[in-house]
Amino acid sequence: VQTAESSAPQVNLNNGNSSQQTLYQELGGEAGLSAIVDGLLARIATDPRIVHHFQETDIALFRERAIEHFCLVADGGCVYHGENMALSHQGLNITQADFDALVGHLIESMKEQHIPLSTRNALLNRLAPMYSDITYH
Ligand code: HEM
Repeated sequence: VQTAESSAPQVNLNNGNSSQQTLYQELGGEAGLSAIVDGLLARIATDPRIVHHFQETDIALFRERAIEHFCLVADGGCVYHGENMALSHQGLNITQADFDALVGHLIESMKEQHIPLSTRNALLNRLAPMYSDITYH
């Protein structure tokens, strides 16, 4: 015996905004974050405003720590092996302009990886409260 399909047409409400993805997944997971950090590093390396801050830095190690840190911040569940933001930026005399320059590079790097505006802003919102730990001390 065949039964007629009598219920209302199904509407798929899960059109992106209501997905259960973590921010980490929206950023492309490990591969996506690695590409974002590589793009960030490439931009820092050619920016005379801020590159001097990284003269003494082991860039390979910084790259790993930055990926882990973004992963943690984006609910990716990574273990972060670095120092907290206050300690790791202590004595670097990072100004508001330095901070804005780096964040600008992060935005451009995310754009290059085709990360949508809402996802970019979600990450920036989580980084913004770190401002006072990173600058001027
Ligand atoms: C949202 C902004 C920022 C975030 C999330 C961030 C994150 C990090 C992380 C995770 C580390 C690794 C710490 C460790 O290995 O223990 C680090 C180190 C470092 N950061 Fe930042 N940072 C930010 C802004 C800046 C800015 C604006 C500058 C300078 C222009 C800067 C300069 C440095 C330097 C030079 C190091 C390496 C210090 C060393 O060699 O030990 N950071 N940062």
